[in-house]
Amino acid sequence: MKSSAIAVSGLRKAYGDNVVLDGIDFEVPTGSVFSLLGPNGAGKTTTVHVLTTLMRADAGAVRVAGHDVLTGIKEVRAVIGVTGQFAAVDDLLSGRENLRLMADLKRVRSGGQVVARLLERFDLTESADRMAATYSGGMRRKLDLAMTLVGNPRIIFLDEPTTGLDPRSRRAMWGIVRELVADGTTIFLTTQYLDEADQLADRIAVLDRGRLVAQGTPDELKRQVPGTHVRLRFAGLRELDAAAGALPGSTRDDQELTLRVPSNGDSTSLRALLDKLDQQAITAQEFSVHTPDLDDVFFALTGHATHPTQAATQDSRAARATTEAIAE
Ligand SMILES: Nc1ncnc2c1ncn2[C@@H]1O[C@H](COP(=O)(O)OP(=O)(O)OP(=O)(O)O)[C@@H](O)[C@H]1O
Repeated sequence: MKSSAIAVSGLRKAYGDNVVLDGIDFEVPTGSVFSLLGPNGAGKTTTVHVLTTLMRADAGAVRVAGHDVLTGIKEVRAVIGVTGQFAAVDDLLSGRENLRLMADLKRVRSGGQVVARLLERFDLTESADRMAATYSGGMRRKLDLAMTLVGNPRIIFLDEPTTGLDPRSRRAMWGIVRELVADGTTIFLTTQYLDEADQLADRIAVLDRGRLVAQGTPDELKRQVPGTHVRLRFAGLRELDAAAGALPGSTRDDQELTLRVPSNGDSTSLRALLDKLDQQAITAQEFSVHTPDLDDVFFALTGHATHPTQAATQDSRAARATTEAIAE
């Protein structure tokens, strides 16, 4: 069995009356990616701060690389790298200077070569001598992560590394995380994005109101959540009956006059579905594609929304999906 890079038990942290972590337990095997998934304000950053010795917990035991975070602060700091939501990048220095400063702070040998290799790996060589203030959001995140990698930390904490990034930069960041894992690095990743945790994590823990409400592999978690489906609403029971007959495997709701049809949501399967309705001359009053996201995971696992505006968000998402489907 692999050893634990991180072991947490009974972790508790409150800010005054606000209990942010109410006794959480988890272990992260060495060389794996563990994702802490939760909405805004769930306590993800607080967890990272405790695990990285930046903050003391009120109770509980935390070991990182076998060292207690209270008594082994120096040892823990020597083996970890932390990339935060608020980049440690100094705007007034160039990318190269930022990296060089980090290499000097960590007393890395052959700092110049290490910096040059990191610039190349992160595709930052061309902009290396420009002030970081001129970098785009994606470039800053890359530089931030490159700075974290100076000194080859074996355990890396990535706190919402892709929040605010465009899809291309997100994918580039995912690629880098995968490379790190292939090298045997342990990654602790916090995210608000279900797809990110799904793409990267060996195990996911879902944080809700101070507790971990679920832990498992992405597949185990997704099995608890309704998959991608098409939702159809009909004018009356007659149409609903006919559609349910024409679309085996669907689930009906007689009160709402809706039918939920499992579908991967791509244009071919949507066209096939509409063709089947057409062949029987059945008209749906409403048609929307629903892809599971963090809200769905939360709803399925906790029975409540991530935030009060969930209903509105889902409506707008459904409307967007409908528009996209129609545009196909
Ligand atoms: N220093 C602090 N003093 C008081 N309350 C705090 C402090 N830091 C965080 N909080 C509160 O603790 C809760 C959890 O915050 P935290 O930043 O850990 O959440 P998060 O899951 O990382 O959220 P986000 O996704 O928005 O970054 C929030 O309600 C926040 O307002």
